[in-house]
This record gives sequence, structure tokens and C-alpha cells, in this order.
Amino acid sequence: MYFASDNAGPAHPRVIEALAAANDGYAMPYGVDASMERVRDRLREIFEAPEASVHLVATGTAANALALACMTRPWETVFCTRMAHIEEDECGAPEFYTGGAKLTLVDAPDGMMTPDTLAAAVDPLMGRAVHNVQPGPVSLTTVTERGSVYPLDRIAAVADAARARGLKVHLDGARFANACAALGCTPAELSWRAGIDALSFGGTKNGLLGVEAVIFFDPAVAREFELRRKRGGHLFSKHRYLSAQMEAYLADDLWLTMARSANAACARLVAGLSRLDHVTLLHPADANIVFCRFPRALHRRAHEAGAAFYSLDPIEGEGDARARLVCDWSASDENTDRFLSLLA
Ligand SMILES: Cc1ncc(COP(=O)(O)O)c(C=O)c1O
Ligand SMILES: C[C@@H](O)[C@H](N)C(=O)O
Repeated sequence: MYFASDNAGPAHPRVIEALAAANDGYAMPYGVDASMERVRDRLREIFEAPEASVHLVATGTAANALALACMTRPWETVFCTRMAHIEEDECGAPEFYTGGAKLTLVDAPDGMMTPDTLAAAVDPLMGRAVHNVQPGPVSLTTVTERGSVYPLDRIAAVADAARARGLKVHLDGARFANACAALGCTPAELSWRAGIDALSFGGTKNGLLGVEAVIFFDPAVAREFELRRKRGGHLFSKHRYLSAQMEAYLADDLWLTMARSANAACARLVAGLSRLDHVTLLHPADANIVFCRFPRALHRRAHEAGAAFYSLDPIEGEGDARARLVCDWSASDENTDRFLSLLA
């Protein structure tokens, strides 16, 4: 019963098979392997962006921090939500790789900023004197860190508000596949067509061993990204093993199949939770993550029975505690039902 994180899930067998097949003989190192060319072409095709720059790194933090480093000058600030991964869970990597840029936090009901909350954060910094940090890019996440998925028109509205102020937009898409599957939209609609300039296209949480693609829809910063990636220690010498994973991920829409599976598992979990009067859902569960609250005694019972999930508050004593439950592509109905029986 694993609901701690999709980071805890296994890689898909087809990804492992692809790695074994790639492990044959020699391949040029440092990202000039033939499979990387195929990955680049395939991602440009999937995103309907023939000029986009595409590079692979092994972690989502590297993807976010290096992408933002190409969009942010050291004296600027990145606008993100209070619960953004780049704020809460990257140990200062964005600040480090940008050379010291700040993060300015934006109010975000259910994890999603609005044009108004963005304006409230940005406008006081517009045209400020040399003493102040200057407005830099906006960074959004979808699936958000609260399990919600931005509607396409909300992303477009936030991006419009950013562009009206001369700001670029980054999308943390560690769970982009889950968001795309949830919306039933195209990758282009959930990225450049909605006003996104740079995307961290996640694979690690969705069945890969550790690969994320960084996509810039204006390739002008491609060379800078390559230099920052190398200087940051994130250019793999045996790069073919990153490419092989991503190539398998993109083949026959495996990336969407796995995201749909994770989202369906979460929908089953949410349906079961909703039938329990003592469980309260705390945010929209639009994809594969659900936040809820239930009695501490049930937290204890579930953990003691071997369920792995994050209790977000102390679970000693009486009363309720919050939990985050995440489903990955391999989640089984049996495990979901067993977990629900522990909460009944
Ligand atoms: C929303 C989000 N962005 C980025 C990351 C960073 O990924 P990594 O842990 O691979 O650095 C995570 C990690 O799960 C995440 O949840
Ligand atoms: C660090 C932790 O938040 C991780 N990104 C996860 O979602 O599980």
C-alpha cells in the first residue's frame, strides 16, 4: 500500500527493456548519442514545436533550477506559489543556480495562482529603484503541489498577466503527463499555446528511473542551458541511458498511458474516501494526488498495517490529521481497496 509519492513507484518494464537494449556496444557520450536526436525530434513532434530546444537531466530539481537560471538574472525574483516545489522542496537550488535570485511568493488557493494574485505580487516591484530586486519570471506547477490541475484558460490568463508585465513563464511539469491526461488536451495546448516559455517535462514520477526533459519553446537560450547544465554537473557522460528511457516513454504514448493509470487509481481512491463521513477532502484531486483529513487513530492504524503515506500533522492523541496520498502508474485496485478498508 504505497501512497507516499509517485517517486516511490517502479519504472515501467518497457523502460527497463529499452535500457537493456541501449546497453549494446558503444554510443557517443554527453548527449550526442543518436537516440537523443530521436528524442528531440519526437518531443518537437508531440509539442508541435519544430524549433524547440530539448535537453535531458536526471532530476526535476535540476530541470527547474537550470531552466529558471536561463530565464532569471541574479538581481531578479521568481514569482511562485507559497507551496511551490521550487520554494519548499529544492533546498535553494533555484536561488543557487540563478546566482542568487530571490523567490517571491504568490497567494494560490488550492495551489493555483490567479492573474490577480500574481499582479498583487508583481506590481509593487515594477519600476522599483536600484535598491530592490527586479521582477523576473513566473513559475507555475501543474499538477500543483496540492493535487489540483490548472484549467487551460487559467494558465493562459496568468501567462497573459505575466507577459503584460514583460515577464516570461516557466512550468514545472514534474507531473505534466498527469495534468495532460486529466485535461484531455494536447501537450501544445498545455504549454506554448497557453503562453508557457519553458517547461520541465517530467518522467521520473511517471514510470522512468530518472529523466526529465527541459523544453524551451524559443530555442535562443539552448546554448546557455547546455553550458549551465555542464557547469552545474548535470550533463550525463553516458547520456544514452537517459535518452533510452525518454525514447521508451514517448513510444506509443506510454507516458500518457501511465499517467491515465495513475489518475484512474487516484479517482478510485477519492471515490472511496468520499464515501467515508470521517474523511474530509482538502483540495481538488484532479490527477494523481489527494490531500485529505481523517482521525489520527486511523493514521496510526493504517501506518501500523504497513500503509506508506505522508501524515502531515502529528498523529498521536485524538482529533484529525492531514494526509497526502499519491498514486503512481503501478497502483493496484487491491491495494487501494485494502487501504480504504483500513480507514472505514
Ligand atoms: C512538483 C514537483 N516538482 C519538482 C520535483 C523535483 O523532482 P526531483 O525530486 O526529481 O528533484 C518534484 C518531486 O517530486 C515535484 O513534486
Ligand atoms: C520532495 C517531495 O515533495 C517530492 N517532490 C514528492 O512529491 O514526493
